[in-house]
Amino acid sequence: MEPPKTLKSNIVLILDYGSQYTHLITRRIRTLSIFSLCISGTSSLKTITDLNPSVIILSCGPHSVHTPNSPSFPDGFVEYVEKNGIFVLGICYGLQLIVQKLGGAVAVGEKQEYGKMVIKVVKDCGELFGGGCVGEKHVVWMSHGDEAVSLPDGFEVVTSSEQGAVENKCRRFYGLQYHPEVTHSPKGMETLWHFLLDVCGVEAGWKMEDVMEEEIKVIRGMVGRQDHVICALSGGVDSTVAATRVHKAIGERLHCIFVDNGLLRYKEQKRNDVCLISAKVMSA
Ligand SMILES: Nc1ncnc2c1ncn2[C@@H]1O[C@H](COP(=O)(O)OP(=O)(O)OP(=O)(O)O)[C@@H](O)[C@H]1O
Repeated sequence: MEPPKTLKSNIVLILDYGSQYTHLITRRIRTLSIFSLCISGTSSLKTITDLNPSVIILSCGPHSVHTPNSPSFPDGFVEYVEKNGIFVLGICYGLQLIVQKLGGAVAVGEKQEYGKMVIKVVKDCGELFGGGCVGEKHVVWMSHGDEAVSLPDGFEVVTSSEQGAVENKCRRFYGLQYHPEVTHSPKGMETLWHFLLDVCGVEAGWKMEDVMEEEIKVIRGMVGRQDHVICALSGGVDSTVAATRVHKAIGERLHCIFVDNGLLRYKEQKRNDVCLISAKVMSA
């Protein structure tokens, strides 16, 4: 069956199942100049479809697919991705979700794997590692308790160590049991890059600066041409970033107020004086 070719966007959507690495996956993909966005793994189908992603990554997480109410993608997800030709990559727990939901079986592993492992590419036809890679060995970082014991129809194991990587290229479902996003998997970024660009056809070219430009446009639209804005500025990361963005958008029409509430840390106001030159200081 030839998969549909109806990809419309360049968004890589990460569905978060609670791993400490999920935001790292999002960030690493952004460093490849590809826009990625992380939302809850239990988001509704409408939230997902509204974002119109071309690739969806199911993240890792601390759960077992066997635990009652363990998080999963919404009903209708598989039909939606297949109908729209969206590529799906499951990482660790994400792989186990794919296997379980598509008719395979996941069980508690005989031995739980944590740490450095070596996988070997065994399928030349596999897409995840490209052609001509058979025999290549990759050092990877594993962290999992469950493992896939039987794969859904049409899936192939593309690396040895059984738990390394699986794929069903007709249905556009792929899975990595290890963590490609961590530096302990030295070729992990290469694999992600190859997967997103060569397999999924995502175009790189997104820049962080583009987000800033967009934000500035939004802020200018919200404030209008003449209105002024007051910002409560603590000197912490959140309000400082917000103030910097608004200042870039509307300049002197932003008025920052720093409140000396009497409970500040030693010399905190003095320190803030240095960075918050334009803030008015009020004592409370
Ligand atoms: N001393 C202060 N003067 C002015 N505004 C403050 C002050 N303390 C807190 N605020 C405002 O309240 C918001 C929430 O404060 P909170 O202490 O919860 O810090 P936060 O959420 O970590 O934000 P930040 O990183 O900006 O400190 C701040 O972002 C800031 O807008």
